[in-house]
Amino acid sequence: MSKVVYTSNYGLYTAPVAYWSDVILFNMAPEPLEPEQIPACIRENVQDFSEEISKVGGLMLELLSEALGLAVNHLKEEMGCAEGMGLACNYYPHCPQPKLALGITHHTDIGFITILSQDHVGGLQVVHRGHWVNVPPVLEALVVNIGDMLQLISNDKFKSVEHRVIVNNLEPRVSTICSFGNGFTLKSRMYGPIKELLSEENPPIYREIFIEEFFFKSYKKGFDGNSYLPQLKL
Ligand SMILES: O=C(O)CCC(=O)C(=O)O
Ligand SMILES: [Fe+2]
Repeated sequence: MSKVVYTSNYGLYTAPVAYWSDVILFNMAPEPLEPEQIPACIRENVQDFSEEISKVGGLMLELLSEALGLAVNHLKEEMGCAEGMGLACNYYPHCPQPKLALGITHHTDIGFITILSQDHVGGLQVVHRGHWVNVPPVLEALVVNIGDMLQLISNDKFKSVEHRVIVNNLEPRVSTICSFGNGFTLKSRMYGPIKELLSEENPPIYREIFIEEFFFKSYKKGFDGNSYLPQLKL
């Protein structure tokens, strides 16, 4: 996979509604990105931001390990959840017909966790009790989403969050997402429910799968609001 990806109106001819966004994505890890591959005007910001947000991601994974009753470094070190990191900068232009487009359609993130920062405009929504609910921007706050891979290895202790972005006809919106765990850039490895979490009362819900296969099948299926996880149910 290319280390720097530009996309615009992703899925224009295949998605049920137009994607109203321009995206630049940097695959920062596990292979380092040569600085020349980052546009000069944002190079320093991308490097600094990704360094700092990686620390936040590592800390989140430590807290999540503890929340699962595992050793503090289990998710980060044993499971390699912080090894692959992608940084996407999303720009959602103002849209003349916001009812006919979405910034990004109903989906769950595929990796382990995503850390998201958004500007003041708003537009991010999550499914809560069967309804779309706004996630209003809070100054200097980060949003942390659980992804499908974490749902898989935690054996449903953590659930990936269904979300989407709506657009508006007043002003453009900017967000940055930092996703940990990318099956296209990580080296091949099998993932399934963490053995330490399983018992007679808590049998595995899912079968194991290679991370690259999980990513490939999740992308191939498209962002239709359903994760690939049900296909792995035992
Ligand atoms: O822009 C946002 O707030 C979310 C973007 C998103 O969900 C994604 O890129 O996966
Ligand atoms: Fe997302």
